[in-house]
Amino acid sequence: MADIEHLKTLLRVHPDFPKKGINFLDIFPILRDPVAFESLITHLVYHLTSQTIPRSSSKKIDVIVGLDARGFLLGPIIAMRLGAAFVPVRKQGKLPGTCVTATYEKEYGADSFEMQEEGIKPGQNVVVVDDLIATGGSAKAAGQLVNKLGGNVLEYLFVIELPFLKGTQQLDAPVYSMIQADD
Ligand SMILES: O=P(O)(O)OC[C@H]1O[C@H](OP(=O)(O)OP(=O)(O)O)[C@H](O)[C@@H]1O
Ligand SMILES: Nc1ncnc2[nH]cnc12
Repeated sequence: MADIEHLKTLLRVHPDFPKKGINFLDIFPILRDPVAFESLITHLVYHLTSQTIPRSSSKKIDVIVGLDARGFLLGPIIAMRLGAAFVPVRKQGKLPGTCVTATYEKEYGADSFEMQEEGIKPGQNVVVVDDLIATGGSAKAAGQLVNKLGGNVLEYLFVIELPFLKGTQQLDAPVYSMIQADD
């Protein structure tokens, strides 16, 4: 099981990136450390499969949705370990075929997300995965795309939460974040 305090020590803060006034929290040092990365993934998978979570024990997770781009580093591994599908949410203009679109604001700008219409079937149970929640704008938009396709968001799952930005208040399903970063 992950030593959360140890993982926290690996995170790096980059002041004024990508804009002045933003303290950018970098998860890549965790991915550079194979033992730390393995324990991170094991912790997240255990969280999703543990019988101590009534929601997880009663409803099968059909789809892991990962957010462009850092959610792609976690989502497919988690999906494979669960035996679930992986579906990407991408920045606009990157996905072929018919897509649904949602525009949103995040901590350092505005953007649009897309998901392929065939990615989720009505009634499927979905967990939305990303590295970090700041204002919650990105995750909220991803949830809207899932809902547009008739999917059911069981949970939003993050490695890092910035609690002072209150992003979790934007979301309409339970939220789990491993690490709460100070402001
Ligand atoms: O809670 P919010 O304020 O919406 O911010 C969180 C989002 O911002 C970052 O992604 P970014 O758009 O920078 O994309 P990247 O992963 O491609 O760097 C991060 O990975 C989240 O997806
Ligand atoms: N402060 C931050 N650090 C890393 N990624 C982010 N995405 C939005 N805000 C961020």
